[in-house]
This record gives sequence, C-alpha cells and structure tokens, in this order.
Amino acid sequence: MSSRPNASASESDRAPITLPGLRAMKAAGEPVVMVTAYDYPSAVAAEHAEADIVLVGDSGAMTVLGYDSTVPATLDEMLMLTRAVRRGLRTPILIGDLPFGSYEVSDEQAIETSMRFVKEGGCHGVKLERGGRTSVARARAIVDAGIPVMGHVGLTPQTATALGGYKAQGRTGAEGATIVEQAAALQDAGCFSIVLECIPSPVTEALMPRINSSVVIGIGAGPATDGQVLVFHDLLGIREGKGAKFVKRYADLQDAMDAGVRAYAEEVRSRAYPAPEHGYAMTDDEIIALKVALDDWRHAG
Ligand SMILES: Nc1nc(=O)c2c([nH]1)NC[C@@H]1CN(c3ccc(C(=O)N[C@@H](CCC(=O)O)C(=O)O)cc3)CN21
Ligand SMILES: CC(C)C(=O)C(=O)O
Ligand SMILES: [Mg+2]
Repeated sequence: MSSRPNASASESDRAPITLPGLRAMKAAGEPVVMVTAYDYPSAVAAEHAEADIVLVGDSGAMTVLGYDSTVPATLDEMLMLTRAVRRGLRTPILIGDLPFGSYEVSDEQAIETSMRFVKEGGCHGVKLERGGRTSVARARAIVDAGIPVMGHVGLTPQTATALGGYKAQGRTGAEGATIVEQAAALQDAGCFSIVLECIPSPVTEALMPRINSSVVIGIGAGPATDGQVLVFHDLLGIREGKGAKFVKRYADLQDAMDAGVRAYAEEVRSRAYPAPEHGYAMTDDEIIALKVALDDWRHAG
C-alpha cells in the first residue's frame, strides 16, 4: 500500500498527528477535530482543514453507496473507500470503521479484519461499536495485536434496530450510567479514543471525569467532550435522509451540485455547450490531408 504524500494535499507543513499528540491535546484542553471521509476529494478537504482524525465511517454505506442503513456495508466496500481516502491524506490519524459482521464473531475475526484496514487501507487504527462484554473483549484483542482502537457508545447505528431506531440513548439515569460504565470499560480495554453518539449532555458531563486516558469525541453528545465529529456530507449539506438534530450545515453542496448538473444538461440540450473554446484545433494543411485520406472532397464544405 503506497502512502505517498499527495501533491495537492501537502501544501501545509503541519507535522503528522500522532497518538501521543492527541493525548497531549486532551491534556491541554485543545479541541480535537474529527470528520468522516469516503473518497479522495473528501480526504483532501479534511487534510486542507487540518483535521486531526479522519474516519472512514460505515456511514459511507448511506452517504456514498446509497444503502438505507450502515448494516449492509461489507469489508471489501469499506476497504475500497479507505484506500481512496488514504491517497488524499498526509497528516491526520486515519481510522477505519469496522463494518457490521466483520468483528463480532471472534477475536480472531476482529484482528484479521483490523489487520486488513491497516495493511490494505493504510489505517492507523480501527473503530468498533458498542460497549458490552463482546465489544470490550474485541477491543482488547485488537489492541493486544498492536492496532489502536476507537470505541463507540450511545447510539450505535449497526444495532439501531435493537435500540429502537436512530434515537438518542441514555436518557434515563440508569441508561446514562450504563453508557458511562461502557465507556470506562472501553478505556480499560485500551481504547485510545471513544466516540459518544447522540446522548444527553449531562451524561457526557458525568462521563468526562472518569475518562482520563481515552480521547472522547462527541457527535450529538454536547460540548463537554475532547473533540467533535460530523459526517462530511451532513456538514456540507449533501443530503441523505432526514438530518439529525446534532447536524450543523456549513454549506449547501447538494443544491450547488443540482444547479451545476442542471445547467450543464440545459446547455447540452440547447447546444450552448460545447462552445468553440472547448474544442481542439487542426491546421488547414491537416484538414486537407484528412479529407484526402478519406477521399472526401465531394462532401467537403
Ligand atoms: N449522514 C449520516 N450522518 C450520520 O450522523 C449518520 C449516518 N449518516 N448514518 C449512520 C448513523 C445514523 N445516525 C443518525 C441518524 C439519524 C439520527 C436522528 O435523526 N436522531 C433523532 C433523535 C430523535 C430522538 O432521540 O427522539 C434527532 O432528531 O436527532 C441520529 C443519528 C448517525 N449516523
Ligand atoms: C458518525 C461516526 C462516528 C461514524 O461512526 C460513522 O460515520 O460511521
Ligand atoms: Mg460508523
């Protein structure tokens, strides 16, 4: 797997982010910026923004592959997206999101899958969902195999059916406490970072003092985390279903894409495109030679 620095992505001279560097940011209270990416241009945008962590999210199943949930994403699909992202990045930490079914079966399966993200996808680490016994054991096994792991608790989309849909989690005291305990268990298992998705801010506030080594990244978990993550398509307004409450839109690219493609289609239909400046010239001599070669004088204008 080549990890050449990309020409268009190497304008900044920022040093690559490291895991100790991330921990130092947590200690210093410096917000950690994480964003998803699924292909080369989204990766280049993340690089240009100096994102600290880039996640090839299994949300790509929905944002770029068009599935209606993250569940169908396969390992091969995720690896193809990951390799494209790798080519656009130089400095952020790159994390691969283990797709549903690629890590639950056994520690061996989890390690083999994670190794593919590292060796074929060029990832620094992987992310897995849920904080129950099985996920905590898998996290520990992957860490023991030498691969950094990011946990993910709260709303875990791969098992959304069991959670009652894409709903905020931990809204009762008991359920909030369970999320805090799951995060602590993932920290004990050696996770360098933990994502908190779609939970009330008071749960996050109760959790933060207990998570002193893992870098806590929130998405719909309020402002108390060490950092934030959003889905690339959500923050840019590239629409896919109904947006969650936690999404803030910083651009309206779907509208811009629609307008651009519509304008092109109109100009093809009206023959306004292509104009002379989009064409390639030929010398008069070569035009004559072409006509001679085709014995086409009679039809020539
Ligand atoms: N584009 C995209 N962005 C994401 O953040 C995302 C995905 N896709 N796919 C996988 C999951 C699904 N996610 C979602 C999807 C919807 C809500 C949502 O609409 N939540 C309701 C909660 C309402 C309630 O708890 O009662 C909301 O209003 O925010 C939340 C997370 C997060 N992930
Ligand atoms: C929202 C983030 C944390 C994620 O898991 C994804 O994009 O798949
Ligand atoms: Mg995911």
